[in-house]
Amino acid sequence: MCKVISIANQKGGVAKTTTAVNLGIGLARKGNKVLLVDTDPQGSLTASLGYVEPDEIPVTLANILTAVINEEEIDMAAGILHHEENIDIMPGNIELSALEVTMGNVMSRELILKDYIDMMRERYDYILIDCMPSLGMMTINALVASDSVLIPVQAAYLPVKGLQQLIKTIMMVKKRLNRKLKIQGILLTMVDYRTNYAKDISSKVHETYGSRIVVFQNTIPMSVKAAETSAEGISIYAHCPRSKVAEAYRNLTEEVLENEK
Ligand SMILES: Nc1ncnc2c1ncn2[C@@H]1O[C@H](COP(=O)(O)OP(=O)(O)OP(=O)(O)O)[C@@H](O)[C@H]1O
Repeated sequence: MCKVISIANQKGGVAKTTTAVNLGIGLARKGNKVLLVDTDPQGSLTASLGYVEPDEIPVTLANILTAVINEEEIDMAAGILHHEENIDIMPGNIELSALEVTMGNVMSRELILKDYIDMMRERYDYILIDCMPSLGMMTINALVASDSVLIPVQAAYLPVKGLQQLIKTIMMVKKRLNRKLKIQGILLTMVDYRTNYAKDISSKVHETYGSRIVVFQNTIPMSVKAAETSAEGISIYAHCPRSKVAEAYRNLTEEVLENEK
């Protein structure tokens, strides 16, 4: 049975895309069929997998969702790109910005992405949705289309504070639009283990949310190697397999698989 996981946080730059790519490829390396969906108009996921000019890709998620809105028939292979590390990508680009405005005016506007994702479930073991840094209509669509949501949080004070708003939104979606939605867990990213500050943040997250929400045991260390991968269009496993950050994403993949059981 396919599992659909949104990677969401309205705060920008917390490693949503880096986590979507490396968890996605991590799951593929474990023998799963994986689709990564880029719902961010910045197209960072698309670009970080080697499609450096997302705005020049002829068919993207914006075209597919427009077809859903217009009730046109959708070819399941349309727009899908195949990456050398054995994952499929539904690319996103700037056209998603205009689409998000259009979405606001159509009937059942929260269910548009779900229509597409539900159709794709039969082809994949995992579909990961990389969300944009906002709690707008596209992120609501991602939450409605998902079975669970993974929340990357940068180990710093402000992003931790922003979590309350995100959790409120997730609970609202769960109550009104998607009763099955679960929080997969909070993932601490870009952790600088040399500082006490990072340790304080980690205990604060456990203290505030740990009784209600899974906080992943594995955390992702701050490392320039993680940042380099997006320029190369490959995962951390291909770029620097022995690095601490590759090990951290491998362990996270195991933890996600374990939690699914
Ligand atoms: N573990 C890490 N250590 C150091 N830098 C990292 C790490 N993970 C990601 N980065 C870098 O931090 C920046 C933000 O990461 P990323 O794009 O994954 O975040 P995001 O939450 O998807 O951003 P946005 O909200 O803009 O979509 C990127 O330049 C990325 O290469």
